[in-house]
Amino acid sequence: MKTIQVVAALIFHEGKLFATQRGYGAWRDYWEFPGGKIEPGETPEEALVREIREELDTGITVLSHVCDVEYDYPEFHLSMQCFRCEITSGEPKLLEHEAAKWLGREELDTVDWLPADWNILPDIKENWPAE
Ligand SMILES: Nc1nc2c([nH]c(=O)n2[C@H]2C[C@H](O)[C@@H](COP(=O)(O)OP(=O)(O)OP(=O)(O)O)O2)c(=O)[nH]1
Repeated sequence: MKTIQVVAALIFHEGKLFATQRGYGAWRDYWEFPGGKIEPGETPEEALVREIREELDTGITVLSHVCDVEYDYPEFHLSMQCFRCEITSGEPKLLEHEAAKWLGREELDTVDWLPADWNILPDIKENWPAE
């Protein structure tokens, strides 16, 4: 099966985590962390900075690696790396997503995540930054 390499941004601000709702494609309306596929020649961090600029028109700093997930979708194998990030310029604008929410630690399971993402919620809770 084909593997796709994806990076996702865990953007924290004032104790909350930014989640976005997919606006198109097979998994439309499901929730995810902004990000996308790594392109040839990019580091994961470079891919994340590019994707967040494209999707949210926002500058970020990638702070640290938090967790990875491997997941078999019917059409491909997902290999996703998640990084804690902070916004360094601009307010997020939804250029590709249909909605976004800032979720508190205890609200993480209140949205319909993409299937792979349920597996990383415990890691994210464990690594929730102290305010
Ligand atoms: N960005 C992101 N993608 C995720 C998450 N969880 C998860 O399973 N994925 C999957 C969905 C997509 O198949 C893939 C990300 O690729 P992408 O955002 O470029 O999605 P896409 O295939 O619609 O993009 P494209 O080919 O149209 O450019 O990873 C997540 O939390 N964030």
